[in-house]
Order: sequence, then structure tokens, then C-alpha cells
Amino acid sequence: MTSGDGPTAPELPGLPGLLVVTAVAVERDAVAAGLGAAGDVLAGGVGPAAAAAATARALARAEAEGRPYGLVVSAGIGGGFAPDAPVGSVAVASAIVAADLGAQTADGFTPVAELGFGTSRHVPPPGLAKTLAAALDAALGPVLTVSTVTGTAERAAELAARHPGAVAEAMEGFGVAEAAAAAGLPVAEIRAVSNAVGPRDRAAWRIGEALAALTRAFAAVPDALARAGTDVRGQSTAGRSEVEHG
Ligand SMILES: O=C(O)c1cccc(C(=O)CC[C@H]2O[C@@H](n3cnc4c(=O)[nH]cnc43)[C@H](O)[C@@H]2O)c1
Repeated sequence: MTSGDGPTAPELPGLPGLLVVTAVAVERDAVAAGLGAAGDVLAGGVGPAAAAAATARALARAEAEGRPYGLVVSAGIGGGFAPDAPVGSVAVASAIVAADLGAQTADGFTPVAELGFGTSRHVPPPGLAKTLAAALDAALGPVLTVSTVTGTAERAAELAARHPGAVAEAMEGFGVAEAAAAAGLPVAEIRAVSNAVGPRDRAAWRIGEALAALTRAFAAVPDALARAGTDVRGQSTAGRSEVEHG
């Protein structure tokens, strides 16, 4: 269900709920079309800061209302690293990495953790990530969070070299993960690939194809979560978020 559509699933006390956070409304609707009543879907805005703020607010509100979530998933379209994640495919994060959070000097890039401040990486439960990837026929690897969409082959090569095995980049995962971590909740990230990470060619983005892949992927998520032993149920009382974007 989408956040704000009112009660669509029975309240199941004691079972943790699923919150999926997308950037914009078309992604939210694509996820909700696949997921049905198995979770709440919120469009929280583009970029890590908007995503973190919207996620934190939704989690705090649910907790205050006595219906805490048990799992948070960042989802939407994203750029795919060749050859593992071609356009139209799905990527699941083995790690959610803030790829441009740190310091850039003539000697190169230093992640924020190496500077002694916080972390630039969140790791979803490994069994959950593996099970999701298998069920969704998805590439499994680090998914990078960037504040600036990669637009050159040089930058794509730099990111791939710094993050071996990276399968995708997007702009919200790390923000969602920071909010989930602050609430003590596990996080996952699922991206449907709309474009290749590389030289900017906005006309070549296949957004419709990626949104269709997102819907198909989320139709398989409830079974995958059950298989992974992550027992989540749709919340019945989520109100419309005041932080809806799209
Ligand atoms: O065309 C541009 O220059 C441009 C600049 C900033 C943002 C955009 C967007 O369209 C927002 C991207 C939106 O979709 C996700 N996304 C999709 N592909 C990528 C990618 O290759 N790299 C990073 N993010 C991507 C992202 O999560 C945003 O929500 C366009």
C-alpha cells in the first residue's frame, strides 16, 4: 500500500512491518503495485539528506503510534555498473556505501570513516541480501549512494576501482540506511537499472522499463522475506506523510 491510502491490511500485533522508501512518486507507485498490502511505501525525495529526513520521520511516527517497523528498504531506479547490472535488470545491495562522503585532495579520496567521523557504509543482513538477490534474479554487490549522478567514463571507472564489485549507484540508499541504523533497524536496498553508470546520456535512460522491473521485483519480495526469516506485515494505520515528493 502507499502511505496515506488508509487501512488496507489487518493489524497483526507483534509482527514488525516493512517500510519501503523511494525518491519520487512514480517509484513509490511502481513498488506499491508489486508489493500490495505487504508494506508501506513512502516517496521521501531525491538525495541522501531528503531520504534520511523522510525515513527518520516515518520511523519515529510509527514508533510513537505503537506500530514500529521491523525492516526498512531503500528502492527505486538507479544506474548499473557494467557488466553485472544492465538496463532493465535489478540490483540488491550487499553493502550500502556513501561513495562521495569524505575528503577529496590531490592524493585522492578519503572516506569519512578514515577521517575519524562516523561511517560511510551500512551492511544489510547478509542472509537477507542473498535471499532477495536470488528471489529477484538480481545482481548482488555494493550499491553506491552519490549526491551527484556520475556523468563521465572516468568517474565511473574511479568508482568501480574504489568499490570492487559495485553493481549500482543511486542517490538515497545511505540516507535511508542512516535513519534505519539510528532506529536500530535492519536495512536493504533494491534498485532497478534505468541507465548505465557512465557518460551522461539522459535520453538513453529507460525509466519505464526500470519501473516495470521494480514492480516485478517487489511482487517477489514478500515471499523472499518469508524465506529469509524476516517476518514483516503491512501496517494498517500509516497516515499520509507530510514529506511526499514526486
Ligand atoms: O539528469 C541529470 O543531470 C540529473 C541530475 C540529478 C538527478 C537526476 C535524476 O534524474 C534523479 C535520479 C534519481 O534516480 C536515481 N538514479 C537513476 N539513475 C541514477 C544514476 O545513474 N546515478 C545516480 N542516481 C540515479 C537516483 O536515486 C535519483 O532518485 C538527474
